[in-house]
Amino acid sequence: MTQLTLQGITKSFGEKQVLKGADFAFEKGKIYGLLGRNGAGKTTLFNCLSGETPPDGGQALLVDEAGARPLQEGDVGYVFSTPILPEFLTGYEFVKFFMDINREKIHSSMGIDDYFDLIRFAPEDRHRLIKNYSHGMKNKVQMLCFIIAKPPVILLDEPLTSFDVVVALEMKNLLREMKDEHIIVFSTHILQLATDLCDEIVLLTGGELEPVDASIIHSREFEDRVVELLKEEGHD
Ligand SMILES: Nc1ncnc2c1ncn2[C@@H]1O[C@H](COP(=O)(O)OP(=O)(O)OP(=O)(O)O)[C@@H](O)[C@H]1O
Repeated sequence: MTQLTLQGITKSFGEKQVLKGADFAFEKGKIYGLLGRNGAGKTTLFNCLSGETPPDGGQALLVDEAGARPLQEGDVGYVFSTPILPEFLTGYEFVKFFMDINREKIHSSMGIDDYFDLIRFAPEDRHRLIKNYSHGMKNKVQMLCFIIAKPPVILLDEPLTSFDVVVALEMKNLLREMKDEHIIVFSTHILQLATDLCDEIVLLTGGELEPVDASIIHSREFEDRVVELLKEEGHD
């Protein structure tokens, strides 16, 4: 059983302490929904895990049968809410380039078009410049990178909000297909998406992570309970 274990992650910006000792164990095979109010520190936590901005204290470990080791940048696939891709390439050129530089991580014989087929990317769009892609199309290409390279941990910062209903459903299904092989953590403000897609809900509140009792996730009072918890606990 592979786990991402966070131990006492702290991060401050000047006087403002955003993460105050976040502890949690995320397991492979589950999709976690990370909920928190605006400014709670969700993006900050993802940045600490992805190596984007190192935490001030604490550690993130990947734990499996072989033991525990510090989480490294290459272990994390990070889907930004605003995707960052080389705009001067076509989607096809970018995926080809990505496959070339990650060749040692790829254990599949699938070709570039097979991958595009998998994410239902229209053949005529594959050879257009990324510059002209919609936000949702760029997110899809980013997701494709993780399908190809399979990093153990995938962090998604509010990505599905930019998808139309059809693409959102396709991406939800893709995530469900991918979850057995990954630790997937998903930040969102959309409670329905969280209950729909996630196996576990985690609240980021008062700079710490707290699980929500799984038995209430699909209950009618879920929304009220979450709002209550986020209102009452440590929001300053
Ligand atoms: N580089 C930075 N410099 C200074 N303050 C920062 C920096 N990055 C984030 N912060 C502050 O840290 C706090 C947490 O921000 P963060 O973006 O992590 O929250 P969030 O939970 O992702 O919010 P939202 O739901 O609104 O996206 C905010 O008060 C923000 O102003």
